[in-house]
Amino acid sequence: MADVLVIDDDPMVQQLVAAALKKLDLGVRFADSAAAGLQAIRDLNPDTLFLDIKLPDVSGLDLTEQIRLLDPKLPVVFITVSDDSNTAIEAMTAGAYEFLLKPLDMAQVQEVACRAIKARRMMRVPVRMSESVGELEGERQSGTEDPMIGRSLPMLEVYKDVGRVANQEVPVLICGESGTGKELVARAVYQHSLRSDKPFLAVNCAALSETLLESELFGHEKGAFTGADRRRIGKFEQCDGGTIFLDEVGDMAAEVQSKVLRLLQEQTFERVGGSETIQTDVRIISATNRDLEAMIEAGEFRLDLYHRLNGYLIQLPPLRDRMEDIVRLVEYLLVRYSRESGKELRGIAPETLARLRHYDWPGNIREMQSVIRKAVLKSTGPVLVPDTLPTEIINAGGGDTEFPEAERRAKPASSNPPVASEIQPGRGSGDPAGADGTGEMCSDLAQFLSDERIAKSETLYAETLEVMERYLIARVLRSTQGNQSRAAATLGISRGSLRNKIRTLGISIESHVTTAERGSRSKE
Ligand SMILES: Nc1ncnc2c1ncn2[C@@H]1O[C@H](COP(=O)(O)OP(=O)(O)OP(=O)(O)O)[C@@H](O)[C@H]1O
Repeated sequence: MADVLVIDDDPMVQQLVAAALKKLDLGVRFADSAAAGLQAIRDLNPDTLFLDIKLPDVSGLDLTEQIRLLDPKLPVVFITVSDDSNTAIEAMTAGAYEFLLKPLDMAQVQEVACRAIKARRMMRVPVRMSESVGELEGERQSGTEDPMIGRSLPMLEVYKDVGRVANQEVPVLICGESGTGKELVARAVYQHSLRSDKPFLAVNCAALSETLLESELFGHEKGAFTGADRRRIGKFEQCDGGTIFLDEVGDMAAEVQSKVLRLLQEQTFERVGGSETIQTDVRIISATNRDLEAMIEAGEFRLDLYHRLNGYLIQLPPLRDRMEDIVRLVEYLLVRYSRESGKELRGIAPETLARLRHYDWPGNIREMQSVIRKAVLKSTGPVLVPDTLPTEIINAGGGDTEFPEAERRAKPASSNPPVASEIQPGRGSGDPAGADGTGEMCSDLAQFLSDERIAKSETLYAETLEVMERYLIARVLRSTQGNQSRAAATLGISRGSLRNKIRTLGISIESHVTTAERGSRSKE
C-alpha cells in the first residue's frame, strides 16, 4: 500500500484528506509541524507528501529545500489558500509536483494523489531486465521491482541498448508497437542514467489537446487563453535537472513540435502567453508506436525534430518476433494472476500453450496480460485449459501438436516425458558414454537439427541453445543423482537459478534417478 504523508496543522484538511485517501486504499499519516514532518519523512519514506504552505514553525516553501535534500524525488503537493497562489507558483518552480487550493475538493485530492503516486512509482520501482521468471517472483510479490521478461535475441539487444545509452546525455527515442514495453524501457534508461537521483516526469502527448499539452509542457501566463486564470509552471520548468518522458510523441501537434525542437536545440523556452525566456536542463526520452518516418514523408512530423529526439534509437520488437519469450511471459503472468486471484493454478495445458504461441498478439504484452488474467479468473481446475482463452486465440489455430517443444515444457513436471529420453545426456548415473559426453550430444543435436526444422524454424538459435541448456542441466543432475545443491555448485549458479531452469526447461528430476538410486537421493 502506498503511503501519503500530510504536513498540515489544520484539522479540516486532515479530515478531508484522510477521507479522500481512505477511499483509494492509501495509507495516510499526519504531522502538524515542519519538525515532525521532516522526522516522518525520514521514518516513513512516504510515496507522496501533501504540504501546507503556511506551517506554524516554518514556511512550507523553506521546508521544501530540506525535503529536497532528504528525498529529491518525493512528489510534493502544496496546499495553499487562493490569495497565496504566487507562493505556490514559486514552489512549483522549485520543483513541487502540484498545488491545491483551499477549500480542498475531495475528487481533486484523489486525482492528484493518484497521479503523484504513479509518478513516484515510475521513479522508484526499479525495472529489472531479466530472462528468468522464478528469480523475480519474490521481488514481484513484494512489489519492489517491475520485471522485464525475455531472453530472446531481440530482447537481449534491447537490454544492451539500455546499457549503452543510459548514462550518455543524449535524447533517446523508443519505437515499437503498442504494449511492447516502451514505458518500461524508458524507466530503465532513466534509472540507469546519471540523472537517476533527479525527477522523472511522464507526459502522454496523445491524451491532451494541443493547447493543454503546450501548457502542460511549457506552462502558461495568466490570461494566455480562456480558462488560464493564473500562471502555471510546466513540466520542463518543474523538471529542471531531471528527465521527461514524452510518450506517444508522434501525436504531438505541429506548434508543440516546434517548441520542443527549440528546447532541444537551445534548452530554452517561453511559457504560453509569456515573453520571459526560461532556461532548463532536461533530458528527453520519447516513445511512439507510430511510423515517424512515414509521418515525416506525409509532412506530419518534423524531420529536424525527429533527428533531435533520435539521439539513440531503441526499437522494441513486437511479441510475434520473439516467440521464444512467450512461454516465460505466460508462466510469469500465470503465477502473478493466480496469486492475485487466490487461485492455485499450477500449469498450462500443452494445447493452451500451443494456441498462445500460434496467435500473433497484435496488442503485445498488454494484450497477453489481459488474456491470462481473464483465463485465470475463468479457470476452475489447477491447469489452464484452452476453453478459458478468447475465441480469436482459439480460432487462430495451434490446437494440433505443432509445437512439440512448447508442449513438452508446458506439461506439469509429473507428466513430462523423461528428459533422458529427449536428449540422452548419459547412461546410468555415472559418466556419459563418451569421455566427455560430447559425442552423444553431437548426435542428439544432429537429430534435433533436422533439415525440416532448419527449413521451418524462425527461432532456431534460441531453440538450439535451449536444447543444449537442457542437456547440460539434465546431465549434471544425473551425475549428482538429483541433488540440486551439488548440481548448482558444479554449474556455478545459484540454487534459485537452477530451480528456475529446471522448471522453465521442463526437466523432471524423477527421470534422472533410477529406482535404485532414489532411496539414496538426498532430500532437498
Ligand atoms: N518484457 C516484459 N515483461 C513483463 N512485462 C512487460 C514486458 N513488456 C511490457 N510489459 C508490461 O506490459 C504492459 C505494457 O507495457 P508498456 O506500457 O511499457 O508498453 P508501451 O509499449 O509503452 O505501450 P503503449 O504504446 O500502449 O503506451 C505493462 O504493464 C508492462 O509492465
